[in-house]
Order: sequence, then structure tokens, then C-alpha cells
Amino acid sequence: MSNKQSELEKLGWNERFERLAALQGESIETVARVAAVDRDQLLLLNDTGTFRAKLSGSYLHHHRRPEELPCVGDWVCVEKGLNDDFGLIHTVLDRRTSLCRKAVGGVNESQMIAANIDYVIVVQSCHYDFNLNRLERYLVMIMEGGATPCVLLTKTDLVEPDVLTAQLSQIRAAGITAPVLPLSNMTGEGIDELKRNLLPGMTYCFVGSSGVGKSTIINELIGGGSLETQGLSATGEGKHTTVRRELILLGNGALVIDNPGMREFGIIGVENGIGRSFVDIEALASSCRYRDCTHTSEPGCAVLDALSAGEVDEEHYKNYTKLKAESEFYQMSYAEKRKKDRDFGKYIKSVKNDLRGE
Ligand SMILES: Nc1nc2c(ncn2[C@@H]2O[C@H](COP(=O)(O)OP(=O)(O)OP(=O)(O)O)[C@@H](O)[C@H]2O)c(=O)[nH]1
Ligand SMILES: [Zn+2]
Repeated sequence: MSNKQSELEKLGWNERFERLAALQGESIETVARVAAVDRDQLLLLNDTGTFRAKLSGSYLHHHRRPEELPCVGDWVCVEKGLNDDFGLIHTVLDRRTSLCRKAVGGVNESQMIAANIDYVIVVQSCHYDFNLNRLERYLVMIMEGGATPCVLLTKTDLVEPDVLTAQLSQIRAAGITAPVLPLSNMTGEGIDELKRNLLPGMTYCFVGSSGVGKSTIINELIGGGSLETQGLSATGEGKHTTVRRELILLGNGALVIDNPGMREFGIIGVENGIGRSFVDIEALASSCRYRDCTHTSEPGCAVLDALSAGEVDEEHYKNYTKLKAESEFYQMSYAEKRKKDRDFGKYIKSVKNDLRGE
């Protein structure tokens, strides 16, 4: 393996991207990872360090949809002469995973937040913030983007052990098998285990409501020794701006993406369960000919009838079927997860023991 290659692997590069680049006739010499995006300016990272870049005119001309523009975590191919201030990006390699904020239930809006994340860590505080429905919505959206979810329950120092135990059993009863780690930034419980679980070359991000402790955790992780977290100053149009780097390489080799959009990820529509925001469609569904009607092609479907009569908005209908498909996909994995119940039971027991200090 070339030196260049092993340096890039520290930034999350792997064989899959290698093949993608080769397919597009790109040499490994041109690749870099997006560390931040600031309007038309990007901060890139490769084996030589951090540098600035812009999208080539041709790329902009051929890629107009918002999701085609590079976001933090993307791998791009870039041309930069020794004396150039900016590199010119001409290719964005296909994303392996993505985190996309989107609306469900009527509003048509979506925003690419980050790309090529391996693990998304959903942070909820077990003190007031805990909400199973919200957790499920986060997990669905994460899995839809292809990343692996994990859950952190923070502020365990603020609740009685039985409150935490009840929350863990609620999570288990909902069929969620993502790893759940109770943690306290105050007592330090769970911090070491979290650190042990962050693997070199893997990309992580933390999502969750404001105030649950994400900054405190990330600061703790960075405090453990981070390489180059500062941004890069750039002079453009007479202004001097600093672009804050959002892709952070931790001392242990793991990568963390920390950006404001990410923190609010999923906020749009996340509280809307199917029953609430799609009551109109659910009501129609009760008059469908078949009880298990999927409202996509069946004869005698009251929803499709209402759609063609213009009584139900097309976009609203699309969102409904989409969310329904997602939750069915999610339900499917429930069955498999049941099998793991026994293991989870053991886990709960060990957590209880930990809490008792055994
Ligand atoms: N008791 C207790 N307080 C905590 C814990 N973790 C964080 N806090 C406190 O909770 C408050 C919010 O923590 P932050 O880390 O800023 O939360 P955040 O999730 O980053 O919030 P945003 O930056 O708004 O997204 C701060 O006052 C922290 O000191 C914890 O485990 N236990
Ligand atoms: Zn139907």
C-alpha cells in the first residue's frame, strides 16, 4: 500500500472509494475529503493537510440539484497547482452513506447534512429529554441514509437508577437493538466505554436536541488529543473569514463530524407520527376494499380514489407512502431483533449491576 493511500485511510478513505475513483479515471493523487463548506468555498483535507477549494464551473453547470453539491464528509477529486490559492473540484465521489434532513407530512424540503458517516450517535438525556417516538424517527432516518445508529443516554447522574432501567426496557420493548450506552459527563460514567468504541478511520457524528450534552462529549473527546481542529483563514473579496473545520480527527484516529445542521438533524417533522400528520389518509384507508391495502395499486383503494379525484394532495400522499414503507422496513427488523432479546436481557442486568457498583 502506498504511503499516500495509508494517509488517506486515516481520513476514512477505503477500497470502495478507490474503485469509484478508478472508474471515473481519477488518480488517488487528486482526492481529498471535505472538512467544511462555507457558501461557495470548501475546506478540504488530504495527506498534505487542509486547503481551500471551489467547485469548477463545469461541475456547477452539470450538477444543479442541492444534494449534488458536496457536503462535509464527501470525497472529491480536485486539481490544484502549486501556486493556486484554491483547488478546483471537478468530481464528487458517490456517497457511501448520507445524513439528509427532510420533511415528512406535506412540506417538500430536504437538505444534505453530511456524507460518508459510519456511525450516527443519537444523544438523548434521560433527564426530561427521553422520548421513544423521537428516538425511533431518528433511527429510521439514519438507517435510511445507510449509517449505523447508536444511542447515548446522557445525564444519568440526574436520575434514579430505576428511571434509567425503565428507559432501557422501553427501548428494548420497542425492538430497538442499536447499542445503548448510558453516560454522564459529570461522573464520567460511560465516557471510557464511548472512547473505546470509537474506531480509527471511522466517521461519527452526534445528533440530538439542544442541551443534552453533545458539546460536552465532543470537547471531552477532543481534549483527549485532537489533531488540527482549527479552521483555515481565507481572504476573499476583501474579507477575511475563518472557516471552522467540521471534520475532526481525534487523537485515537476516529473522525467526528460536528456541524450545526447536524445537531438539529431530523427536527423537521420528527415529532409527527404516521397517525398524527396523516389522519386524513388513515381515515380514508379504513374504506379500502382490502384490509391490508398498501394504497399503491389495489383495486377499490379509497386513498387512490381520493388522490385521482384531487381530494388528497399528491405530495402529501407520497410522503405518506414513504413514511409507511420506512416504518414497515423498520418493523421487519423487529422480528430479527426479538431473537436478541435474551442478550439484551443480560445487558440490562449488567447495567443494573454497574449501577449498583457490583
Ligand atoms: N448533570 C449533567 N449535566 C450535563 C451532562 N452533560 C452535559 N451537561 C450540562 O448540560 C448543559 C448542556 O450541555 P451541552 O454539551 O452544551 O449540550 P449540547 O447538546 O451540546 O447542546 P447544543 O450545543 O445546544 O446542541 C451544560 O450546562 C452541561 O454542563 C451530564 O452528563 N450531567
Ligand atoms: Zn388503499
